[in-house]
Amino acid sequence: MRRQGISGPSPTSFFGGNLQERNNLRKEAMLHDMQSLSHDIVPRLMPDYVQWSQTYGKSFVFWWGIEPRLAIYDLEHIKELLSSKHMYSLGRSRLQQEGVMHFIGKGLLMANGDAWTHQRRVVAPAFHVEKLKHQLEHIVECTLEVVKLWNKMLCESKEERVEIEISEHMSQLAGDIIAKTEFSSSHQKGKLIFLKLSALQKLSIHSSSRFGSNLQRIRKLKEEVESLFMEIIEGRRAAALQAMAGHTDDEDGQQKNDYYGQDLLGLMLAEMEAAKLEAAPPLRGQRRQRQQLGRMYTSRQLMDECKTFFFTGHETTWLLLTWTFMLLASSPTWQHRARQEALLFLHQHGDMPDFDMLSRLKVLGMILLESLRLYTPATLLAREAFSSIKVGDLEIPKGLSVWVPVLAIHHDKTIWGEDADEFKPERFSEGVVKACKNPMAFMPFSFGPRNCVGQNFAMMEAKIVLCMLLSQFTFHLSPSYRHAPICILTLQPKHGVPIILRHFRP
Ligand code: HEM
Repeated sequence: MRRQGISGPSPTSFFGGNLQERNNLRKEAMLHDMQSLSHDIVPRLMPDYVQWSQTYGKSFVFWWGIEPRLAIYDLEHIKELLSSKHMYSLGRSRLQQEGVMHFIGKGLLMANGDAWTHQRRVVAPAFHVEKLKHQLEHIVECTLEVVKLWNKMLCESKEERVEIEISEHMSQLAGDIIAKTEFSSSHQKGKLIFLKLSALQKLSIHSSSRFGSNLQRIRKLKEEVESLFMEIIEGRRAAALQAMAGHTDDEDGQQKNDYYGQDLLGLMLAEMEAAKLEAAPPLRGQRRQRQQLGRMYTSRQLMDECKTFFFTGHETTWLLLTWTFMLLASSPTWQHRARQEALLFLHQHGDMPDFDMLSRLKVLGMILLESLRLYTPATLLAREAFSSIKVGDLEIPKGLSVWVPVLAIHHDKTIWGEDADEFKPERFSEGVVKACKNPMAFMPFSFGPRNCVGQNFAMMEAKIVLCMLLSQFTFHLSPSYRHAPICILTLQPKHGVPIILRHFRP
């Protein structure tokens, strides 16, 4: 890379590379809460990136233990890198996959090559617009439970106000929504899975940095999570078999696989059954060939996918909602504008959100984009080169990991202007294209074929939840709020977001 004019910090130890220096910088930057409610969070969350980019330029190489990583910043390079051109030459590294092996396994997020292509093809239809329309009522139903709970809390309060920790409420709501919409799970079972999966996530993160301590606890939790999913899967199978009894294929135009349901779980189960049929008679050569092509859909794959979607569908949306409430609670003007729009929207649609009209929620749309820019849940994108590739004029050798610092790009003043660290939803008033110098600089959902498969679902969910809650309640940041964003896989508020909640009185 030096020959191409790209350098970087020298590794300080043979096995540790630059990890010690990076960890020290991060520890120091995050030692204290932020002094004020500033959105200038890159120096706090990526101090290593800030320091090294000032010394070596915005693209540089550093050592993650024994793994070399290239921080890449040029937007044209990033565009090409994430495009379909390099789809099969880049993917998740072994290190990335091992870190989450017990937690989400080789579900879509961690899959590579042909297996990824197959898995994506199976799940993508669950997120088509027509399917999303049917999910709306479930999202409304789950949000109404929150409305009910908050009404009760306010009724019981003598002061007509209560303090709530909104990140906890949004976390439960997002978990409830994904359980209901994609798995038709009951509230109770969804909650239990979500609690155990969160514990598994925390243990997995810890143990990857402690060389496998906690392994027994991890295995036990994994078994518990999987047996809860198994109950849901078996329940769905039994219901499908019952519905199939007495029917033949094509009766009323219905195929056997339709009986499994049209949500994510239904699509995956149907694929697994189809793969089983295809695999019979089990001609060994064919089976191996199919496996190599990634066309088998095993129960292991189904389980990993269930965990993957429970995790991805919950983690990021919860954070989008939490940070958006933090921003609105500290900006009365934008909260007022968003509420006016929500009230008008609900008034026009008999107090129920309407799918086709969601795109007309312009103010809410701008606020969500600005929230995703400032507090993007996924702060970086990482890929490993499986073969040597050329990206523009840049040669990336086989084995090099590439690292896109999304958060730093979202806050770059040369791209977004001097007010890059301010909350200004109006910058999106004419869409992403006009909001900055290069629309590629906005990538909360990534780009290209491996972009976020659930992005439309997430935006729909966020708009409905905000619309319903803003129309009934007001939100003010509690004086006890401590501004301390941290990164634990995703960008989170270290001490939560305490909010003073009141009924909205027009
Ligand atoms: C605000 C909400 C969300 C954000 C900001 C977000 C962000 C992202 C990003 C940046 C990626 C690419 C990761 C990478 O390439 O390294 C991604 C992938 C993914 N997301 Fe999301 N996501 C959100 C919501 C969701 C939801 C609601 C679901 C599912 C219900 C979901 C499922 C996935 C999956 C399965 C992938 C892997 C896609 C693939 O590799 O083909 N996400 N997401």
